[in-house]
Amino acid sequence: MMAKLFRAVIMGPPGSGKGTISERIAQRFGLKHLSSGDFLRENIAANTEAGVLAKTYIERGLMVPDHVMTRLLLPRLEEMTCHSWLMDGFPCTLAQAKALNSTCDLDLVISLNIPYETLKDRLSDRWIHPASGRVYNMGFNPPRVQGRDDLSGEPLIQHDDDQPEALVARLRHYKDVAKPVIDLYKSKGILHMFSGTETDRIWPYINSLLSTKIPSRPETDTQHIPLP
Ligand SMILES: Nc1ncnc2c1ncn2[C@@H]1O[C@H](COP(=O)(O)OP(=O)(O)OP(=O)(O)O)[C@@H](O)[C@H]1O
Ligand SMILES: Nc1nc2c(ncn2[C@H]2C[C@H](O)[C@@H](COP(=O)(O)OP(=O)(O)O)O2)c(=O)[nH]1
Repeated sequence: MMAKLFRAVIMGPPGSGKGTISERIAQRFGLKHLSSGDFLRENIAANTEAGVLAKTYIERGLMVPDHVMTRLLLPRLEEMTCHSWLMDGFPCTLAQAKALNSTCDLDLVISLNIPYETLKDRLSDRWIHPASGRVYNMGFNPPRVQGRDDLSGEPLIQHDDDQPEALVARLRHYKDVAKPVIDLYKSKGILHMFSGTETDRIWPYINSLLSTKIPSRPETDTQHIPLP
């Protein structure tokens, strides 16, 4: 177990590589990768009250209201008193950030700044295994068998809102809601912004930054994403 607990958040527009980079961080530094999307999918699958409510928003391509998100996530974070973690997908509004603030002190926030054209290309090529949330990209990290999830063999799908027509609106919405959150973390002195078009080029900078803050753990056979 690490001497000091470490709590971090990763932010960025849809397709910026939050999930991909979170997995790398989790593998290298042994942080628990928490994902708001995964929490929501678990709750939907388990038919919890919050899950049933959240589903009505997600199905319409809408963000889940802040009070539902905080009711769902904060108790889970409070339970994790002896874990270091990295949260992906939460907070994404100022209200969520303030609620998180009242629960724990963050050590670091990573914000990914990726050009629109890059996001558009990546997302139009993004394939998802709906049950697990596993993400593939036909060029960058293709599944072993085309159209099939590596672990379950089940079919992969594409989200309509990953297509260019819907993406412009999603990105505009992200910019509007994320700006005050980014400003908040900047004012606290914990924001680190990374810009670029390729995850493999951004990753060494994130790796270096985190290496100054937490010890990396030995690489294991279980990792499935190559770490450059
Ligand atoms: N912090 C949040 N606040 C509100 N709604 C959220 C939040 N996180 C996730 N959601 C809802 O859950 C859905 C699935 O989230 P998830 O992060 O898996 O995928 P996503 O929409 O493809 O996002 P991204 O493209 O950034 O990975 C979102 O589209 C949104 O409706
Ligand atoms: N071509 C290319 N694709 C990339 C790169 N980094 C991540 N991807 C892919 C993986 C996914 O299919 C898609 C979006 O990545 P993601 O990790 O799901 O992003 P996010 O929505 O969690 O922020 O882009 C990258 O550097 N190049």
